[in-house]
Amino acid sequence: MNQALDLNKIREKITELDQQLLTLFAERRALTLNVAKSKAQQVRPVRDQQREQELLISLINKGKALGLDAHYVTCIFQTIIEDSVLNQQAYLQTLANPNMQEPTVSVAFLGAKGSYSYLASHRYFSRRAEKIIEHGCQSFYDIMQQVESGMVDYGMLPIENTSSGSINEVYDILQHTNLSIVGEITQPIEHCLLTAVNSQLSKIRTIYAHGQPFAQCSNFLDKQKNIRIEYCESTADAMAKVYQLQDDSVAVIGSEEGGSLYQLHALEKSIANQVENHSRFILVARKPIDVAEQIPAKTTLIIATGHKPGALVECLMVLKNKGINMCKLESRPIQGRPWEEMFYIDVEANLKHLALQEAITEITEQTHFIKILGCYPIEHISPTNVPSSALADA
Ligand SMILES: O=C(O)C(=O)C[C@]1(C(=O)O)C=C[C@@H](O)C=C1
Repeated sequence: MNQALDLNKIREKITELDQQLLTLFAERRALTLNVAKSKAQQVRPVRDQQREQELLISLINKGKALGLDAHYVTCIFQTIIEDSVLNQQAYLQTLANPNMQEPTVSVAFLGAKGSYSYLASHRYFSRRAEKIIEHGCQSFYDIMQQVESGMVDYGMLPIENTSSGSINEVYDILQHTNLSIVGEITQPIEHCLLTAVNSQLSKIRTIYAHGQPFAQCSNFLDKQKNIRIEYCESTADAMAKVYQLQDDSVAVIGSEEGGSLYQLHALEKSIANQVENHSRFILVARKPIDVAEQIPAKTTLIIATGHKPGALVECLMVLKNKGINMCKLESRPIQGRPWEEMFYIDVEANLKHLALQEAITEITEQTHFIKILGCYPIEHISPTNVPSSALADA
């Protein structure tokens, strides 16, 4: 007969081990900050993918010897390395911009507590500030106004989504502002069906939702019978409503993380049509920033070329000839000038670099309008791949 297993004792041991893991994560983080300091002195890039690959292969092999699955080990350490790179980048940015070292920042974003913009703001500043003063706004225009007027330090704006594309209203607002883009962050959008009290899908009669998540979950909603949809101004409003009702026949579409701020829990997860759903946000401020040499940078430009055949191609050729990679091109109509377009160009280059400065000089000669919206660190860290031979079973 097996000895009776004491669940409480086992859980105590697990809690103890988890605490030790946390202490080790914190110790590792502190060490990588020293790495960043050393890289600041030597002006070496933060990212060293050869080192990452060697580290991952060695950890996978050691993990296999301990009976740990290769994918599990890879996933954990890719997350740890991503955190390390982002933390090092944030640290180097404070060295390059001493005025950014404020412990408290004020941020304007769309919606209230729990909105995706709220989550993006908190995630962005979690490694950059001790305290955030939140300013939930009703519109993108309000956000810009709050920053322009000096009411807040920063504005967080969604600029594109992997399923619904570019957010035109934000692009149009950027044409007319003196604010600079100083950062970016990509936020996973994970729609769930959330309820305030224990319930079952078959009991739900009303779903509160904002138009965007509603459209993004249409396949799931089509399959539900006898359900009424109540449109709300924002996801945060919908969450607040469902919390207030405390009714097992009502639910809301939103993120699990946002819902937890309203004590809501997920009845169904991953209900969006597209599983991989991400929004990219930009952070705007009154003053431009410098991007440290050790960090990959992105610069955003707006140009208007006029009605000359091939004018845009000429500008893009300038970038190509200077070896500058364009990572996004977007066009928007110019208000009051029918059929004329304004082009938004993101390039993977630091504004301090000679190649980009020369390219901008050449492009300026070929355009009748050019504006530099900002230069900022690339926040997206693509994980280093490990060879499939390392992932294969021993
Ligand atoms: O060893 C380094 O150079 C680090 O910056 C540390 C570290 C890591 O966290 O292990 C992070 C980023 C590099 O790409 C490689 C490894």
